[in-house]
Amino acid sequence: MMMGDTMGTFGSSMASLFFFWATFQQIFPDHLKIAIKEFLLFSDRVINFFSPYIVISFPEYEEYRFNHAFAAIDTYLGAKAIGKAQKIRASQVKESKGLVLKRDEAKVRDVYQGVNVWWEIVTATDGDRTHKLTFHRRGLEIVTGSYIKYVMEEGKSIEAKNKKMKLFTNNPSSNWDNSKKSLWRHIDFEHPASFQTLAMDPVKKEEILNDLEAFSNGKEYYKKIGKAWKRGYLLYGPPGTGKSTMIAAMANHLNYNIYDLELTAIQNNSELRKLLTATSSRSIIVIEDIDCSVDLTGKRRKRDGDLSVKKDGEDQNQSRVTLSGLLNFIDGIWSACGQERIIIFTTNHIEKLDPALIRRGRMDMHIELSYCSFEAFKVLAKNYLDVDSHLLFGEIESLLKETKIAPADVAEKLMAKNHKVEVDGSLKDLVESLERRKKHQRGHGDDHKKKFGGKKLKIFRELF
Ligand SMILES: Nc1ncnc2c1ncn2[C@@H]1O[C@H](COP(=O)(O)OP(=O)(O)OP(=O)(O)O)[C@@H](O)[C@H]1O
Ligand SMILES: [Mg+2]
Repeated sequence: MMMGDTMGTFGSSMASLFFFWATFQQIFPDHLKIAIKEFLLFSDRVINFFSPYIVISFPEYEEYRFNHAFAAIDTYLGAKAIGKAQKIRASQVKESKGLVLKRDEAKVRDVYQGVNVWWEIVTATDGDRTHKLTFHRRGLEIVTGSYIKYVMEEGKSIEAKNKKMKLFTNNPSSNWDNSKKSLWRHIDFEHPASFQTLAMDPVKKEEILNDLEAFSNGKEYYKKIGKAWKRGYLLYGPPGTGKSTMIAAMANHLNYNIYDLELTAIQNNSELRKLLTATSSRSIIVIEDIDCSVDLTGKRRKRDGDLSVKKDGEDQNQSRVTLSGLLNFIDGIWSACGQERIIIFTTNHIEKLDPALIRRGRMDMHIELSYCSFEAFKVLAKNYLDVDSHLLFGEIESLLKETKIAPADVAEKLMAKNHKVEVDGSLKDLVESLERRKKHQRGHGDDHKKKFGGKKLKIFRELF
């Protein structure tokens, strides 16, 4: 058939259709039109009843409230098979790190445990959007039993990964009003620390990383053993050995927010409780220098074997957050409010802490950050000077064995002067500084032991 013939036939068919529609509008009265419409709707239901396909809808808004399931599906579908998509939409959201890439296609096919499903986004005339999920009746059990849950969890975890991390600090209670928001103030957390650049014994580092991984993937495990999904770490060691740096590296590794809890700004245990219940899931709660924050040691009294709370009026000048309040927070109410939290205490003086505070089970892992070893030095040399070996490495190794120097002090020697990396000069500087320290430490043999606990510290290490 010729092209012209085809066009002719098409044109006459369209003309007949318009004619039919005009006649229909004129002849049929309104009530008949409604009856026909209803019949069509009914037949639609009949077809649906016999159709082997099921459709589930997830509207964007339900009863004027945003439906979080819609957002999770959106993120899941957006991230899914981005490589295969032909159209990609990039956007930058305020709360998000960098650009967020999404598939910009209305229909997406997905396969889950052998079941084919189709997602389609439908926009109503009022602009409201709905995700429609279509699948064969055969897959009903898998889709409703686990697929939808899987999509939600994946979506939420992608959302969490894309989210910018935050560093929260508690406001003094005099600034609190009735909103939860007034308890903590926050800034974006953009610390560059990572485990890769953390200078410490590689075996210990690996152990900590494995522990963190096991924790963050441990949802089912914690549920099974009936324990709250939380973990406590005690970081101890002299100043400048990387305790705060490690907290930043942990937050970056897990993509958790940090709540830096300043105990001295808290009046009493009930304020402490309020603050903690206002923290979100997937976060690290930090109390730095716990020995200095509040006098938690020695002052507690045993009453019927219980850790008693200080009487009102006692220690008026000090913060009235007590040891028992803090212990309650770690294992009592704490367990009931929220999931996936890490609590970290840091101290320079582990021997000053009350054993009740740091016993196993409360603080699951005790991590000592110590003076710079040769292994740790090599990490710093790589970070700061980008060298794996050097003639002076041998000398530095033997000097480090005999000298106590914090990684922070080594880092300072290796840091580029005026942004110019000078390998030989920096290493020579370090050698000289180590030699000076060696002499000085020989002269004051026991000073450092006295400063950092000496015997007590050793006994403590043997205990754990
Ligand atoms: N183990 C380390 N690995 C890499 N850098 C380190 C390490 N320790 C210290 N530094 C460097 O020294 C600086 C100070 O370290 P950091 O604040 O982590 O010490 P700290 O143990 O928290 O000290 P303090 O007990 O005084 O709080 C950091 O900014 C970091 O650059
Ligand atoms: Mg610190």
